[in-house]
Amino acid sequence: MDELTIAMPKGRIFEEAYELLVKAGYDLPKELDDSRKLIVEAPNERFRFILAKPMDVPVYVEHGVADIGIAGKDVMLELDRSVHELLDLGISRCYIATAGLPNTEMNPVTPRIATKYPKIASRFYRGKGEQVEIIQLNGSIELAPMIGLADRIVDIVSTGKTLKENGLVEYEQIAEITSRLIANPVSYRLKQERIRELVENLRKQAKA
Ligand SMILES: Nc1ncnc2c1ncn2[C@@H]1O[C@H](COP(=O)(O)OP(=O)(O)OP(=O)(O)O)[C@@H](O)[C@H]1O
Ligand SMILES: O=P(O)(O)OC[C@H]1O[C@H](OP(=O)(O)OP(=O)(O)O)[C@H](O)[C@@H]1O
Repeated sequence: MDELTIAMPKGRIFEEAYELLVKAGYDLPKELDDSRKLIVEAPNERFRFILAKPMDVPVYVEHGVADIGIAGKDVMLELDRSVHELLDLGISRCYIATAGLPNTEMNPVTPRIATKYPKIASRFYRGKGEQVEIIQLNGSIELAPMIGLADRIVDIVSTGKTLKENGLVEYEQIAEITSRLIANPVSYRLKQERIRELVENLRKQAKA
């Protein structure tokens, strides 16, 4: 039986993804959940896990050093990598929206948009025929309109708590986001049987 290398995102998706695999019946070692190791073997399943930053998961999968990975749809939309999207796992549900200070118009000349997702933001405003300047930030995006760096942000909203507590409002919804199971196209061909079995087992547990 072929070994499968699976790229798991560290951070907030990890717990739900781990739980899904356990519910699907896989016997995973405790150290996957509670150690600082970046490569963890699950010998009973012939799985090898690599623990990566969420934005890097499709990179490992595209290059074939991981056969399979779990990545947010936001990351997939932003990176546009050559990987197969096999299954919507229904976990880490949130959406991408534009937001800003309430009752404000965007700068009529070149509005500034702060975001961690420059490609998603550019595509969205281009689609509306609006020319904007994108300012890329790496986190705490909500700060940008509050401090006068940007007219709008393009960012993840889940509960809406961060927007609310910072006096911002949502303007437009751009995309629904959940985490996806992705595969390297060559691995998918060569290890088809194992990968299909994994997809079927996860499909039964994936959140509607
Ligand atoms: N508020 C949220 N609620 C639910 N899912 C979210 C939320 N924010 C992000 N996500 C999902 O989780 C992924 C990011 O996870 P996480 O925040 O752990 O990583 P990160 O953005 O690299 O953060 P950091 O740089 O702080 O480690 C996103 O790709 C998205 O799919
Ligand atoms: O609607 P909410 O439930 O409040 O969640 C939305 C927040 O969660 C994410 O930030 P994260 O916690 O990853 O921190 P970051 O600012 O460092 O990206 C996102 O960028 C929003 O700021």
